[in-house]
Amino acid sequence: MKLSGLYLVTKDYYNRNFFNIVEESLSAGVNILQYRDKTNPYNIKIEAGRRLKNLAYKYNVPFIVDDSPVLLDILDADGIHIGKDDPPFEYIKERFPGKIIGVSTYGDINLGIKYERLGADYIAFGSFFKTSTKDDAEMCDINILNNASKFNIPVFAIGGINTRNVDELLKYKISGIAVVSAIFDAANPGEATRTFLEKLRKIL
Ligand SMILES: Cc1ncc(COP(=O)(O)OP(=O)(O)O)c(N)n1
Ligand SMILES: Cc1nc(C(=O)O)sc1CCOP(=O)(O)O
Ligand SMILES: [Mg+2]
Repeated sequence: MKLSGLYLVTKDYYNRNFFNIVEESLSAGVNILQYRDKTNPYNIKIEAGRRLKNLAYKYNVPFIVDDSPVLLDILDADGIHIGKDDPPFEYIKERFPGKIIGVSTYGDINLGIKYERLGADYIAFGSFFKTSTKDDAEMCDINILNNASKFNIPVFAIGGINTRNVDELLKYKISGIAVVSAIFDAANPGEATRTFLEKLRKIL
């Protein structure tokens, strides 16, 4: 499974247009899809997750869930993304062999080194720019990405990334970028996706 390029992380499911945006981005070539939903109850998350998984498979894109091993299990997703408030890496690694495990490493290089050693499939540093999507996101210094090339697993950047500031990140040896609102709030999500991919093609 390709773990590089443009990583679409969803907003919380809200209505059927949610799926239209995701499919526009998938058909424009987004490389990875993650379902991130902090507010809906499990019954809604399972239903929305099933539809997202089907869309991801239609476009042959890895499907990742955020936070929840229960959702990983019920949806039989390709993987999970976890952070500091989520179930322990070791538990998920042991309980779900073969699944992709991505880890938030915020602005902490040593956290990245720790999880690479533990067997993470990718790590994500951020937030590099101001974001309205994650209330408790902490800003981190872009210079941390000078260390990206030291990792043997994919390194993603996340947080407030848009088509205007992404070039600042592409100066570093990152494997890809993860975005929410730059695609979900775009007038034309497909066009925004293509713009990101065009810029990423120059470095990947
Ligand atoms: C690729 C990627 N990076 C970071 C996150 C953040 O996840 P979230 O659950 O909002 O916060 P943490 O639990 O990681 O602190 C993500 N979902 N995906
Ligand atoms: C989900 C997430 N994680 C972050 C981190 O810093 O770990 S920032 C963030 C929100 C990203 O959304 P947008 O692209 O709309 O800024
Ligand atoms: Mg989390």
